[in-house]
Parts: sequence; structure tokens; C-alpha cells
Amino acid sequence: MYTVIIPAAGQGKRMGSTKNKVLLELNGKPIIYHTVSIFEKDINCAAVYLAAREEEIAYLKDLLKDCSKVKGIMVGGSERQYSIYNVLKNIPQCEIVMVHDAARPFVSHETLQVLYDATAEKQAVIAAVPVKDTIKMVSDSVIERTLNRAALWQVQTPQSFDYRLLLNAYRAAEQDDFLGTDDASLVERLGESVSVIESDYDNIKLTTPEDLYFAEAIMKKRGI
Ligand SMILES: Nc1ccn([C@@H]2O[C@H](COP(=O)(O)OP(=O)(O)OP(=O)(O)O)[C@@H](O)[C@H]2O)c(=O)n1
Ligand SMILES: O=P(O)(O)OC[C@@H](O)[C@@H](O)[C@@H](O)CO
Repeated sequence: MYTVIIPAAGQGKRMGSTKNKVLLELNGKPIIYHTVSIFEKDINCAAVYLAAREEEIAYLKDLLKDCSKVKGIMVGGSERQYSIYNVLKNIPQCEIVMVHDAARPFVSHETLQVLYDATAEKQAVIAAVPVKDTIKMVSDSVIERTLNRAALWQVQTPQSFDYRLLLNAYRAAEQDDFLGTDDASLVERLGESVSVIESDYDNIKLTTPEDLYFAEAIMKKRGI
């Protein structure tokens, strides 16, 4: 069984909405509700912990009151990494811990199963998809070089870890004042190997307004 930490304490600045984007509704339910429901239904998930903005904790407690796996909602920080660390250091010790963005409400049960199985053998495994576009390094509007697309993966969450390893990685990041944009990067800098499993392109992060159109299309396709 695994524990999942769901960071939901952002602001959604790039979404341009007046409230935290994970509280925006898709098909009559807030995005965070859809995300938590996936873990509530996942047979390998034992516990769900959320990081939330202080002023939203009471609302989330009420919204998720019927989700029996939600064991705690902790206050987040000014950066995603601080939000997750605050949860990670306050949850009961477990064997496998996953981190999954509240803003990714379309992760599939298949991805969760493959990640979970892989973490039984490896200490750090993350979901990703092969890059579809050509990616170039650009400086002052001029191309420096074209990267080898065959080696490039677009990284998602969930990211799954041995609990001790992730805690050590977060402690080391704090000590060194390192701020990463995902959880794996904190483990990578310890020199530990992180494996990748292929997820799917539906597992988007709702980041900018047009992502809401994609979200509607995915929901329609799935009959949600
Ligand atoms: N201080 C923060 C920042 C982000 N997150 C969460 O981390 C996830 C991924 O972050 P992102 O998509 O960047 O969300 P925001 O920070 O809300 O977006 P923006 O950067 O546009 O403000 C989201 O579920 C978000 O709620 C968090 O828990 N605490
Ligand atoms: O950099 P952003 O704030 O957009 O996102 C941070 C993380 O949520 C993101 O790196 C993971 O979801 C992996 O892509």
C-alpha cells in the first residue's frame, strides 16, 4: 500500500482566475475533488494527505468529508516544494509515498498500478510521456542548439518513492537551499537513480486557461 501527498496550496496565477485553480469546477465538482476521488478509489492507496492554503482548509475538509482515505489536510508553503515538505515531515512513516499535483485530475488507474508495482523494486519511479515537439535551447531569441528528442521526456506526477529516500532528499534540499520544480529532482541530486514509466497524454496539469478546454474534452471522452 502507498500514501499519497497531494499539493493543493498554489494560487493558479497562470490560470488567471480570481481563486485557487484547483477549486475551479469541472462538471460541477472542484478539480481537487476529481483528483482526490481517483486515489479514494485506487485499491493500493492507503492514505491521502493534502497541502492546502490556510484559509481553504475548512472548505476542503467539508468538501472531502466522505473521502475516508483523506487522513489529513496540512497547511502549505509559498512554493510547491515547501507545501509538500510540510506534509511529508508530519505524516506517519510508511513504505511507499507518492506525490501527485492536485492540478492533474486525469491520472489513470493503470499509471498508478504500474508506478506502484515498479516502486516495489526501485526506490524512485515517476510518470512521464515522450516529448512530441522538437525542443531547442534558445538564448536572446536565437537558437543555441536542438536537443535530441529521442532522449527527452515530459515529466508528470505521480512520482513515487521509498518514503525514507524522499524524506532524506527533502531534508537535503532544505539544508542546501535547493528549490526544484519536481520531487524527482531532489532525489536526483543525491546521486540516486530515478526510473521513468510511460504514462499517457491525458494526464495534463491544468495550468493555463486553454487547459480547461482540453479538460472538458477529456471528460467528454471518458463520459464523466
Ligand atoms: N505553494 C504552492 C504552489 C503550488 N502548489 C500545488 O502544486 C501543484 C502544481 O503547481 P502549479 O501547477 O504550478 O500550481 P500553482 O502554483 O497554483 O500555479 P501558478 O504557478 O500558475 O500560480 C498544484 O496542485 C498546486 O496547488 C502547492 O501546493 N503549494
Ligand atoms: O513548474 P510548475 O509550477 O508548473 O509545476 C511544478 C510541478 O507541478 C511539475 O514540475 C510536475 O507536475 C512535473 O511536471
